[in-house]
Amino acid sequence: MKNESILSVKDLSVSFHMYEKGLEQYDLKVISNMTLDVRPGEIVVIAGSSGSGKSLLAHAVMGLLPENAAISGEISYKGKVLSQKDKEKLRGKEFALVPQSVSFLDPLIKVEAQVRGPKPDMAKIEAQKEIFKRFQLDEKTEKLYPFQLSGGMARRVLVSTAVLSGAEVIIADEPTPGLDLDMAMEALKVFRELADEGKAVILITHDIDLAFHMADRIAVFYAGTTVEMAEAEDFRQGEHALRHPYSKALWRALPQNGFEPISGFQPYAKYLPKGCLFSPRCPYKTEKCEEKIPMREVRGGYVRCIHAD
Ligand SMILES: Nc1ncnc2c1ncn2[C@@H]1O[C@H](COP(=O)(O)OP(=O)(O)OP(=O)(O)O)[C@@H](O)[C@H]1O
Ligand code: NI
Repeated sequence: MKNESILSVKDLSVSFHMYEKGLEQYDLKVISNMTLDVRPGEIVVIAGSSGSGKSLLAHAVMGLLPENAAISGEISYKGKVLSQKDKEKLRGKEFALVPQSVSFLDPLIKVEAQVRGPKPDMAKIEAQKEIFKRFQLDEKTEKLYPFQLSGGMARRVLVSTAVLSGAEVIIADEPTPGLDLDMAMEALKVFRELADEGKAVILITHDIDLAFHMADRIAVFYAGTTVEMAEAEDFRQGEHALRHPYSKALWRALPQNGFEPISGFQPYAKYLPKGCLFSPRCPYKTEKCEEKIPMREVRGGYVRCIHAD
């Protein structure tokens, strides 16, 4: 059973219908052929630069995309393909999101009511007090409104809310900014414990440095698609164990590996190259890279590159 995914995303594409100057209309495809899966008991870290589609993936799973978004592909939970209605039913119950923006907190509801949810029993209240202690939020915090919280406190309240929800799948979208190192480590420890209890955790973070020690697998996103799914162990092993040129470049950009910046820019969705989205920056580019590049298995991981071996 351990190897079966609880949540899987296949060939997900997301486009926004855009209105420019009120006249020109076009569809902007920001996510294409994205794949991801997570199993009970594991943490999958999503790494990728700003604009690579990490938050949109989280919103697509939660059914939180805006009105002008069109979605194709499949998002399945426990083997069943989810409709928008299904996602709305699961959200806050079996699916929990730690949103990237602290403005997701309801401004009119006191912290204690947000974190505990409606009609909390004694066990829930005790669990809330316990997690607040871990996150160094004192009792007074319970009675505050969101606007009275600092950014770091709001972040810890959001993480606490997801933990207490009892959800089977937790997606944490950048849960650590604004937290000092101790608190960031504590948050990651909490996610590890959730996974060890059998929950499935997707952790979106720029702090791959911190995160890949806690992670089981890592998904690397680039320009709205998945370029690699690897065991976190491969990241710990080093560049040679990774498969995609972009994942290797990410690895080399880590402080302890030389801080080598990646030259060039991630393409904007409106001007994507043909075929491999990384090809304009890739030293291995050949003519074949302009064709459609499928995800394929290489050394036990998955990679979207024809040159990887
Ligand atoms: N409502 C929207 N309308 C049009 N484009 C959008 C919309 N929301 C997001 N995008 C675009 O989709 C792309 C992916 O955005 P997303 O927020 O998922 O990135 P991200 O990987 O989470 O980045 P970050 O690390 O900065 O949080 C970006 O290019 C963004 O500009
Ligand atoms: Ni984001």
